[in-house]
Amino acid sequence: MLRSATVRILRAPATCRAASTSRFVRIVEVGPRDGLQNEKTVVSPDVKVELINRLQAAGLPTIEAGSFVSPKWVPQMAGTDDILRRITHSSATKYPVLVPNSKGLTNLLDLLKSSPTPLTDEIAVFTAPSESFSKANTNCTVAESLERLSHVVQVAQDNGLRVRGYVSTVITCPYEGRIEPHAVREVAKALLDMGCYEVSLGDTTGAGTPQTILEMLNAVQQHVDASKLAAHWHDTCGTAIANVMAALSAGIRVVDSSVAGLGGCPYSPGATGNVATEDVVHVLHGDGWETGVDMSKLAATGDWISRELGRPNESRAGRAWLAKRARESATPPGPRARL
Ligand SMILES: CC(C)(COP(=O)([O-])OP(=O)([O-])OC[C@H]1O[C@@H](n2cnc3c(N)ncnc32)[C@H](O)[C@@H]1OP(=O)([O-])[O-])[C@@H](O)C(=O)NCCC(=O)NCCSC(=O)C[C@@](C)(O)CC(=O)[O-]
Repeated sequence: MLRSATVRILRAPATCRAASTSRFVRIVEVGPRDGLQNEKTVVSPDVKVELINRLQAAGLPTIEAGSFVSPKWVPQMAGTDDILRRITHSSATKYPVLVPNSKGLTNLLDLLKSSPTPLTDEIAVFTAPSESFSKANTNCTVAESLERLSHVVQVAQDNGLRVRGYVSTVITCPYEGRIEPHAVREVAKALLDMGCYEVSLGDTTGAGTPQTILEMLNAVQQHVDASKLAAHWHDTCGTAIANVMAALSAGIRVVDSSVAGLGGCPYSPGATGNVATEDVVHVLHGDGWETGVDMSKLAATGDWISRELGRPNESRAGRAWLAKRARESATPPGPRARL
């Protein structure tokens, strides 16, 4: 009985079954942005730069480097221009930054024009199907937000930037409760229609379960192909890894995550960090997926940043990996080690 129920819950609805047979999953590391934007204290630029450099060395193909939002709204993200200038850029890595409006885009474009070397070629814009969340997060209605973003996307593209879109509160809103899946679909479609190359679906509150995630994806995928979608799950209720697997079963091959499970959203009270990158890499590699990420370097980075911030490392896989490594290096070579 229990077994058949489990199978029923985890099976993707027919309309959202795998669009891709590739075994590669692209991980978008959002720790330096989504993670650090919610820290109580402003993290020093040196630590931010080292975090991004370490994540790049661990093989993360995309690292969200920060935000060009108003420093009055999110002071933790002030100085992203300095971070972009100081990190060690790798041509194999993308360093998108979050941009909420024309002012943020102008600031970014001024920086890019004044820099002798390329700093980033990608931005991310964000909105939500919930009126209350839109107001709390960006001080405008959903319709105003889409109008504002369509201008931002146009100008960004005219200046050679790729644009990724985010839809927040895809399962529940902290102020309005349950969000209808068709409302998520409409906003995701609007972002793609205005020129975003991909839309990341954010379970901002972390209330999703495999079943509610698949219901939402089923509705979205009636109009949007899985190849245009990414999974951005917060782990408030401990369901994020199960939800990652549900997204994979629906054909999604891009997962956003945060090293050591850093983060939360300043305008989603009670929500915790994103699913930990180490947990995602552990489950993906264990199940035969490829990510290009070096688990040893990643786990060490999660440990390092947790110590720097004086917070617990929220990644169980990261902690287990480090503990195993510590046991192995403490065990003297002998007959048992050779077995
Ligand atoms: C959108 C605004 C700016 C509107 O905020 P507003 O107060 O309505 O803006 P305004 O246009 O009235 O301007 C007010 C002041 O802010 C300045 N200003 C205005 N814009 C900028 C800017 N870009 N950069 C720097 N300064 C800016 C502007 O120049 C002015 O300065 P003043 O004249 O008072 O000195 C504000 O609401 C905002 O910055 N919101 C961002 C909130 C945020 O960053 N939230 C977290 C990111 S979203 C998220 O985490 C969810 C996600 C993506 O991870 C997915 C998920 O998990 O759900």
